[in-house]
Amino acid sequence: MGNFRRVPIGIIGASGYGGVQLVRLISDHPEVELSYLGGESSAGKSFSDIYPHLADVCNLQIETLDPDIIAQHAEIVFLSLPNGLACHLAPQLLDKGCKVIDLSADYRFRDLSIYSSWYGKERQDCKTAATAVYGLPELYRYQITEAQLIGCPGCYPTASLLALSPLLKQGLIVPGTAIIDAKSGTSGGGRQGKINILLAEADNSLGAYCVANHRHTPEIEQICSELAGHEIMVQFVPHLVPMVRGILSTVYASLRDPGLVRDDLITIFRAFYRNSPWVKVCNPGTYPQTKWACGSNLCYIGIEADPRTGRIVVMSAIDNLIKGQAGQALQCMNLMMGWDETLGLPKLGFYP
Ligand SMILES: NC(=O)C1=CN([C@@H]2O[C@H](COP(=O)(O)OP(=O)(O)OC[C@H]3O[C@@H](n4cnc5c(N)ncnc54)[C@H](OP(=O)(O)O)[C@@H]3O)[C@@H](O)[C@H]2O)C=CC1
Ligand SMILES: CC(=O)N[C@@H](CCC(=O)OP(=O)(O)O)C(=O)O
Repeated sequence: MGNFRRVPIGIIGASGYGGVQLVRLISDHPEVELSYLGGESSAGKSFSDIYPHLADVCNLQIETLDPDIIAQHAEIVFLSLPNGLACHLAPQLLDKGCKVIDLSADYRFRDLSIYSSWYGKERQDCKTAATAVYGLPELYRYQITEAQLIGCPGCYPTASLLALSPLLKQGLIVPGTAIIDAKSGTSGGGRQGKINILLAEADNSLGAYCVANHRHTPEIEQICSELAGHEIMVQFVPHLVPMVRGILSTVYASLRDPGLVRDDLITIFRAFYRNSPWVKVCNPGTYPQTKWACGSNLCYIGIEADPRTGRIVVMSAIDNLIKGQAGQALQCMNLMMGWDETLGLPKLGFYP
């Protein structure tokens, strides 16, 4: 036998939905092992006290946060915390030699003044933030392989950007015409409950929220502008749907060339994602459902062109907790470590 050693992993925010998904995915990954769990109100409890069904998978105790102790135990640290906490922890962990993968919004923005105005928090860690790479591998694969710090995208931006990127990169749509109509399951709101995600509020109901002012708007616009090479604005409208997991993002935009037909557009999308194993572009006339992606790290994209209006409609379906969060974070880890980006990640949805 050789001296095979699994890379030790820390998860901060282990008791939350992102944390529990990370525990599940890491326990199935052949190159890593869980070595440290951190939290606040859950500190002092065993992970299996919070999630008894995972008692055979993880019995680590959740610890209060001490960067020295975290760095002694873990080489890669996932921060799965509410916004505004990672920016205090990541600089210290990076100084101690850890690779850091942040699931919150703290390291998603190139321009921290945009973060501060949308998230209401001032930032002192500009130098650290300047080293962060936006963790969407389908767009920034090479930069992720070189990075020590990843700012993983939000769940809505993941679905929406995968639908929009080929159009913007190839200049196929009229600037300013993109409308994103997105629907999310309630787990997108996290485990630390809010009133709108209570069963009694969300069940048997469907509604929009944060219309024209959701904080994922500037995140989507930042990446769209980078792809297009000029400033892009989008109309983003999120909705809460009575389901637990999944996001369907439907993007409408006017084609520069209204003569482009669906099959040409499908060919363009397939070429754009030819090296992206987690993106599946559907056959003509097939439109994705969130259920297909549920439990997997896949993003399914369906495309239609309407010759009457000259618009393209792109539908993008993901599992918000996997490709929209924990799975994408592991995909980034694989790239940072020089591993195959599909390693240890779920390839098949639960279906039905
Ligand atoms: N849910 C989703 O679909 C997605 C979420 N995200 C982002 O991922 C991050 C985590 O989200 P999610 O898992 O849903 O959130 P949850 O509300 O489910 O979990 C939050 C976690 O943060 C911990 N925590 C809260 N405050 C502190 C603190 N002061 N110190 C240490 N730990 C603390 C909690 O630990 P404890 O119980 O010990 O207090 C808990 O483990 C968020 O930034 C979210 O925006 C990104 C993409 C998708
Ligand atoms: C259904 C639901 O409530 N979804 C969340 C999205 C969570 C997320 O990914 O947001 P950040 O990581 O940017 O905080 C919301 O709309 O706030």
